[in-house]
Amino acid sequence: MIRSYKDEIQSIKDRDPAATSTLEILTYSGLHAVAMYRVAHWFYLKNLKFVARVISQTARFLTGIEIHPGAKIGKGLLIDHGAGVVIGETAEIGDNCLLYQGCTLGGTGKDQGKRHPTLGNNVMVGCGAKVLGPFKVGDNSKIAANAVVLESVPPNCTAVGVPAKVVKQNGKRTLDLDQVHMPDPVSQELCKERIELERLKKRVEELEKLIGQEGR
Ligand SMILES: CC(=O)SCCNC(=O)CCNC(=O)[C@H](O)C(C)(C)COP(=O)(O)OP(=O)(O)OC[C@H]1O[C@@H](n2cnc3c(N)ncnc32)[C@H](O)[C@@H]1OP(=O)(O)O
Ligand SMILES: N[C@@H](CO)C(=O)O
Repeated sequence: MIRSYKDEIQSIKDRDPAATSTLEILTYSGLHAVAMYRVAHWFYLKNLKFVARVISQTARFLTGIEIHPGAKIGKGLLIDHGAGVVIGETAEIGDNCLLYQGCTLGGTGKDQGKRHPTLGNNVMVGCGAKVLGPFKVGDNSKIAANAVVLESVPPNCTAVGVPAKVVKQNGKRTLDLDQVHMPDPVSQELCKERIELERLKKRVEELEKLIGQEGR
């Protein structure tokens, strides 16, 4: 546990330009949340799930970061700023990952068992991003701020938008992003509903005609 703590401090030194000293890093809420998670996870593995939950909820109260004690987290995790980060029970995080404030490693509500994502090593999840479902985000990939990722992301990629698309792989662009004419999922859904309504209206008219003819 002390080894992990040292790895996390080193990881912050390596990756956060705002960190100026170890003393300053010791104030980071992300560091406290991960340290408390490691204790909670130990109790979880001993099947002391209630104790584990009390620790994780205390960590949430103190840091604003909620990590389920059942999640599996590798070494060197940096949760920068932290507020609003939520990590679900069956989430797995590889080594040296970086999560920013407000991101969620969650489920869609449609899966049973493994419900949350698996991040490879050295993955970055930007602020406000939601990664939802039991799929994998490959090593060294980046999830853009505010993206909503609903399917697996290969290694060395950048995924952007809602729903997220891979726009870069191995440093090369894979998709031209039209930031102005991004598809609007709400209006697409409304459009589908309108087409369905038209179809049903026509069908009702046909049936009314048929009933009228039979009545005569
Ligand atoms: C206080 C604080 O600072 S807290 C820290 C907050 N910071 C974060 O959360 C970091 C999140 N980082 C990002 O979102 C970055 O933009 C990254 C990681 C996606 C950049 O990754 P890169 O691989 O370097 O991608 P790159 O910058 O080349 O962008 C690729 C395309 O995605 C677009 N893009 C980048 N970020 C976003 C985003 N969040 N949402 C929508 N589009 C985006 C770019 O405009 C670019 O589009 P274009 O090709 O049409 O020009
Ligand atoms: N801590 C990071 C993001 O806020 C930086 O200072 O760039």
